[in-house]
Amino acid sequence: MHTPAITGSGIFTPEQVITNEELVAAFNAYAERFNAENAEAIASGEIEAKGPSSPEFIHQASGIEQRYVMDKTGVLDPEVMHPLLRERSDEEPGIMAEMALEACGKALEQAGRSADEVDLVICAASNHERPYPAVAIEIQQLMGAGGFAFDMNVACSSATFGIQAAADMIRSGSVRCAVVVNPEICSGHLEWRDRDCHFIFGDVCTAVVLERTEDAQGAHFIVRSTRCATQFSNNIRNNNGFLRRSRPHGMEDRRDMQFVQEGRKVFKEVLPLVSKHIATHLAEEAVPSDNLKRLWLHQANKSMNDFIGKKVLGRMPTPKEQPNILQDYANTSSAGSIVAFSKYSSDLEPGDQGLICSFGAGYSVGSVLVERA
Ligand SMILES: CC(C)(COP(=O)(O)OP(=O)(O)OC[C@H]1O[C@@H](n2cnc3c(N)ncnc32)[C@H](O)[C@@H]1OP(=O)(O)O)[C@@H](O)C(=O)NCCC(=O)NCCSC(=O)CC(=O)O
Repeated sequence: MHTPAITGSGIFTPEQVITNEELVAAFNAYAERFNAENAEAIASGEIEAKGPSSPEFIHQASGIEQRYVMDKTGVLDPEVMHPLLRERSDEEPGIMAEMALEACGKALEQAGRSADEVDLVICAASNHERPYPAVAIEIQQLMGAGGFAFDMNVACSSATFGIQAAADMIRSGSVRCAVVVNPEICSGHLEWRDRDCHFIFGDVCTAVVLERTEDAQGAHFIVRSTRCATQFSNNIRNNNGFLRRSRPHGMEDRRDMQFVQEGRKVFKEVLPLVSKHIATHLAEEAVPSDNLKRLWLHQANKSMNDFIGKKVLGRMPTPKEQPNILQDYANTSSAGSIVAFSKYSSDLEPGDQGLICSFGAGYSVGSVLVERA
């Protein structure tokens, strides 16, 4: 048995930013237009008028100030309201693979490894741009990695579940150097025409390198243990899928073919699930919560993170103990906790312990207990 370690991490951040103010201006223009076009049906009570959004609501409800996206022109055009991405030929690298290459390159550089030393690539994300061939295999080929590669989807918990899968393969000896990469184009599955959620998501790609501890070239984090849990819920759902055209109304512009959530229910049900999951994980590892120097939590909502941090530590965590990146990136699904880890982990001292924890659709919860070597 080998002990796995995270030896490198990297982030690809898209160049384009949408501030709350820009987002709200576009949404409100869209809503006004919608209300004018449907004035009669609204007056007769057939359909509901669309209310305006506001930057103040967004910041107060979520803590989000801006988000990075792969394309802002379509999102901010009241006549489009979704990203506009260039169609690529089958011979060109896909957009997810392209984002992944930059994040993987940075992670491998930090680990002091070259791509040909990698023998496992897991592309773990909430959405993949096609069912097959696997995006992970495309990344493997473009990187020049060996071994094997596969795609995984556990929504917001894809990264932590991917880390558990890679760590287990390193423990057993079947893999020596793994990359878990999380290209999240959340702008593609967000319904930008719905004010209840139009502010929630952003795009990013993260990657981590996992190796045997004894192979680590420099500063690294020993993976002490991982825990994954799931519990079925319809409260975060997306009905888009390959059977869409086979269904009578499948091809219509339907709200349920994008991200849909019962935000308040998610808030109420996921908080106890996550708090208990972390408490159990720590108890089973005999790690008192006081020993945790850092919590890198899923980045969906600031008050949710404040609540979990308080529950885990028994007091309000300081911003240093529980760094948030959601004000800049918004919710980037599975990549959020890894962005926080990648940006805010290098200052930890040898022996310091911390916990990466993701949670979201499924429901799914994944935690990774790490220790600075
Ligand atoms: C979505 C929320 C930010 C919403 O905040 P609240 O619950 O405070 O707000 P709410 O939706 O009840 O709305 C309160 C009132 O404000 C109105 N309202 C809604 N949106 C508005 C907007 N943009 N501007 C102004 N007003 C708005 C509503 O109509 C309502 O009015 P009235 O009071 O008149 O009715 C929150 O519930 C939340 O974060 N929940 C958890 C979300 C989460 O973590 N989801 C996981 C995402 S999935 C994920 O992370 C990825 C994955 O798994 O892949």
